Amino acid sequence: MPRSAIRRYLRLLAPGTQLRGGLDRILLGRTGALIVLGNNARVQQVCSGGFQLGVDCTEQNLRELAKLDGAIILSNDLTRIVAAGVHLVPEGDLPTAETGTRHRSADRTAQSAGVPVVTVSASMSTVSLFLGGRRHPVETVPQVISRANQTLATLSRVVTRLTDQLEQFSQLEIADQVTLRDLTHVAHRLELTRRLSTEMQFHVDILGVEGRLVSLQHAELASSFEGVADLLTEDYAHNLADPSDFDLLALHNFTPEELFSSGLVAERLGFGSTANLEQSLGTRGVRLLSRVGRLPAPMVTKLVGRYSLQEMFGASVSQLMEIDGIGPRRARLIRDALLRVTESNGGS
Ligand SMILES: Nc1ncnc2c1ncn2[C@@H]1O[C@H](COP(=O)(O)OP(=O)(O)OP(=O)(O)O)[C@@H](O)[C@H]1O
Repeated sequence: MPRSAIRRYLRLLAPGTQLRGGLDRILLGRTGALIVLGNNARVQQVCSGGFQLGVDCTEQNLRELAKLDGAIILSNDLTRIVAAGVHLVPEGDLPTAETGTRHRSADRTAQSAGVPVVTVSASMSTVSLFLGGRRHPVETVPQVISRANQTLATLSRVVTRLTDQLEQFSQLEIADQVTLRDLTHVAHRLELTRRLSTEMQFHVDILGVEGRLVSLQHAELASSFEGVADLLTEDYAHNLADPSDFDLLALHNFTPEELFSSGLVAERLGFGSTANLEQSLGTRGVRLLSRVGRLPAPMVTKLVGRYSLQEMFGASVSQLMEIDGIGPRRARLIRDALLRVTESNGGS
């Protein structure tokens, strides 16, 4: 069962949804529940008895119907309660490690009908999601918040290291000393940061309405590296014979071990398996000008279209004014931006 499917269902169980509200009420009432999240011909095959309903799936209805002995069946969009008090009779030879009858039935129903099944354990006060032959705990809000805070703290450290690394990289760019190895190091760190940020976003999603605060903190951290991948592509793709081969997204499915290999990262970025990691790379300077120099994108496009980064550093105001659409005021703005770039990186 793909991780994305499990995550999708955990999001549907996020605080703020009627379903989660109902599960919380059932937990408080200590009655327990067995809820099938979807209805199809295979679900019907394992259903026996019960009451056909067709009422809205509200917190209150779920709580009341969970008092009946048996399972609750929801519609596929989870907005309606199709039936309650249903006895589930899945095939008895499907493998399950569960011992209690509620949890065994949930596991086997999920396997045989191909839909997720949620249980609330009356004896253990836990909520579980069964899907694809596995049980996934549905954590409480304090548990997820604690995990989210740990992830935020790690992400904050990782973002600081990425920022430091990008600053060093900027210095190399200004001095025209970037090698392929340097680029792979930045790509590696950026990918690690992106992965942690995705993990953090998952915590935010499953926290639903309870995740507002951590969501704000996450957004602030993420804004510091958002767009960097695109800027690196703009700056370095031209080093390849075919710039469209430059692909930072290709690192998404690398294992952590593969990410640590500069050679493999260089190959995935499009430089080939025999690339010399010490080869020099040229930057177009888009990241430096827009991020560090804070120049608007259209001006950056004009500049990099006309001059190399090194030429820009040496250009006078009148030379900058030779570019179409750049008058004396803009030319001075650009000079100031170029000064900011060199000063912020301790360059000359
Ligand atoms: N096949 C089934 N179909 C519908 N409901 C079931 C089924 N099996 C168990 N249940 C429901 O689960 C309730 C609890 O059963 P049991 O205590 O054996 O399960 P359990 O897995 O130990 O759950 P808990 O942790 O809540 O005690 C039953 O009273 C019944 O309402």
